[in-house]
Amino acid sequence: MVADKASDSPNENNDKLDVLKSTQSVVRTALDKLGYPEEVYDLLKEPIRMMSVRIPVRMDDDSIKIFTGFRAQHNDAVGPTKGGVRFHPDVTEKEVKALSIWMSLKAGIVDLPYGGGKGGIICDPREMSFRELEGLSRGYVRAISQIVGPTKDIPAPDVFTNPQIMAWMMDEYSRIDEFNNPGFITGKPIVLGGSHGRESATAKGVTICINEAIKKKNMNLQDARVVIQGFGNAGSFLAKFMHDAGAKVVGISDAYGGLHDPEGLDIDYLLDRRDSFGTVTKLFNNTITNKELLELDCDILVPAAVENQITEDNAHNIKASIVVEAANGPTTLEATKILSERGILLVPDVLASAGGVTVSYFEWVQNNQGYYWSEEEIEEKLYKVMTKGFNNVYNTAQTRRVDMRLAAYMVGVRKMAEAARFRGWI
Ligand SMILES: NC(=O)C1=CN([C@@H]2O[C@H](COP(=O)(O)OP(=O)(O)OC[C@H]3O[C@@H](n4cnc5c(N)ncnc54)[C@H](O)[C@@H]3O)[C@@H](O)[C@H]2O)C=CC1
Ligand SMILES: O=C(O)CCC(=O)C(=O)O
Repeated sequence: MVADKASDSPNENNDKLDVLKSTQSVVRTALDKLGYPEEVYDLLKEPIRMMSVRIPVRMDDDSIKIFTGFRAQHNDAVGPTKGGVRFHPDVTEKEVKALSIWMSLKAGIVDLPYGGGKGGIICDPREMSFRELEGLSRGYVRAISQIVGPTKDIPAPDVFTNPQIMAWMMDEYSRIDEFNNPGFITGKPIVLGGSHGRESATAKGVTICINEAIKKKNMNLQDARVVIQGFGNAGSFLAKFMHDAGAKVVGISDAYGGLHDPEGLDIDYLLDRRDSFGTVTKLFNNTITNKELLELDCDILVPAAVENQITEDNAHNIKASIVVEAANGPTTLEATKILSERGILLVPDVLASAGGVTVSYFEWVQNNQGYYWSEEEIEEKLYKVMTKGFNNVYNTAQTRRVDMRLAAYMVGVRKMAEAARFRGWI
């Protein structure tokens, strides 16, 4: 986490890095701008349901370890809630709540029939065996089984979770439900009802946003130098797409550090050497820090790892003219203001990273109808959805003279507020 200025009080620092508080403040401004009354904010500022669970897992040394997990369901006025499950040591209740609000906003921006949900377990899967991870995944599903389901709340992958974990979770839910239920979860392996294109969907969506942003800036992707923080699902596929499109990927990183080559990194080699948690820099000696990586000379910067990476401390040093947030919550509100004032085009998380949930929606639709689409069909549908979402947000920013984050919240919040109003909730 990047430290705040020494002159700020500890409380002020905590507030600036409090992703729930900052999300709530933008939701409030968006609703004010749209003319909604206070009770709409009161409804939307917190999830309608938040479950905290304790999950006992028998570890390989035969001890029992108790893990804490959460599932937040932000708002189900539009439809069932939907969103990923994160396995990470830094998971907190507040973070999961904020992540669920972001999922509602994403669904609104790309017009999916969902509200937002999100889950998380405090754990470090990098230090757990395959068998322990299976026990944890199944235990989590048993613990939350009453509030999830294909028409209630549909989980998916997020940081440090993957198709194998989705498969265990689907299997556990199907046993509880006594019914083979692929629509319970998305991001599954293809053989279990997964969708073509889901694994690369987040990066595909980010790529579409980069292409749209490049047009607005009259730049050319072939000449662009790209820096990507995070080399997991979102970051590594994106590096490949950028490299294949002729851009020069000059920097990448993982949780342990970054790699920099102004002439362009050998992306195929790095992809080949990365592990399943998106770690690759441990193989090299000449690494840089994540802080240094964000300030590298480049045209496009993509944070694709964790929250609060671009703050008021480093926003003035960002060299890129386009910042596209593949990660959820990588930029604080103070930094958003600085980047916008500097004329940097910031494509916010709730828009840029919506490709993942969009293809998850396609997966759920395919599971429900029992008829499956080709990779080309998925790509074509994703392209339409993402370009429409991008242009809605961009045009709102232009016409309402607000920054792209506020514009995205204005677009994202409207459908859920209207649905709640029609239902007679507010
Ligand atoms: N997987 C998906 O479908 C979606 C992911 N996202 C967001 O994209 C971001 C990355 O997610 P994934 O690629 O799925 O995760 P992942 O688990 O596949 O990869 C995470 C990457 O971030 C790195 N990382 C972890 N902690 C870090 C730290 N403190 N500093 C720097 N790097 C760190 C890891 O080493 C790894 O390279 C997250 O914010 C996630 O919420 C957003 C939408 C969908
Ligand atoms: O694919 C999904 O349903 C959710 C993806 C997700 O968790 C996210 O967009 O942050």
